[in-house]
Amino acid sequence: MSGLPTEHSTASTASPATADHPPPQKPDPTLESNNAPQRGLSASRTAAAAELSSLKIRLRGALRQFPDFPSPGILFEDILPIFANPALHEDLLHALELHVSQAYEKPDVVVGLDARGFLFGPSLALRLDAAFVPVRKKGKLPGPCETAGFKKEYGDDFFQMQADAVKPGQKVLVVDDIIATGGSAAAAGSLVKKLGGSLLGYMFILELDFLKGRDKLDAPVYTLLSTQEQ
Ligand SMILES: O=P(O)(O)OC[C@H]1O[C@H](OP(=O)(O)OP(=O)(O)O)[C@H](O)[C@@H]1O
Ligand SMILES: Nc1ncnc2[nH]cnc12
Repeated sequence: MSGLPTEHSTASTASPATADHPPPQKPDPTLESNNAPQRGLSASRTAAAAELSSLKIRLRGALRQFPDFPSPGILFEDILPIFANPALHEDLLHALELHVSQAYEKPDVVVGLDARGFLFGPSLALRLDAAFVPVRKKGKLPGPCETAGFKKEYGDDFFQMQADAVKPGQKVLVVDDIIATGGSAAAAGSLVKKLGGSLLGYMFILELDFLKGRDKLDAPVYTLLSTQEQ
């Protein structure tokens, strides 16, 4: 990866090593020139973090809330305005891609959850040069399938994946728009594991953190926005 410190093999010199003149295998860290790779790496991380926070502010501004939908007592978080605006759509994909490149190994497969995980899962997969595989509600996929039942914030359901959709050992990132109770994502993760996939983690646009859904997940969880942010 560019910016990472590289190992230099240097021929030994005649002069003995001292505190002021460390051996060539261990360059003096106080010298500006020897710190350049690390400085480059941390500068690029700082730049990525700054870019990510301004993307998050724009994305958060687009979200809408609808009380009592789809049932009384549920405050529905509507992410669709992001997709209605090409600039915000681009911001979203860029933010998710930035995070994956900083935090995860490159996935072989992006798994998106029915139905709102299909809004950005395939585009993200394409950007990451990964396969896209859907997790669908029961009865929608042809051929042999694995099935997992789950409870979510407003009801029970079943998810399915085609049995050959993930090959054993493939590195998988699971994505969805929202994590609420975590029931949907946990069921998707269990299906990936049943197929032999190696779960890199989960990524969501928005987390309803008061529901503590991430406690149900046993791989790293990243959410772009959370309900407790200012
Ligand atoms: O964390 P949980 O409590 O499981 O809830 C989160 C899930 O609920 C929503 O999907 P929904 O089942 O409403 O389906 P849809 O995407 O088809 O609207 C949302 O898109 C997540 O998939
Ligand atoms: N409150 C909520 N708003 C939008 N989607 C959801 N999925 C589960 N809970 C939700």
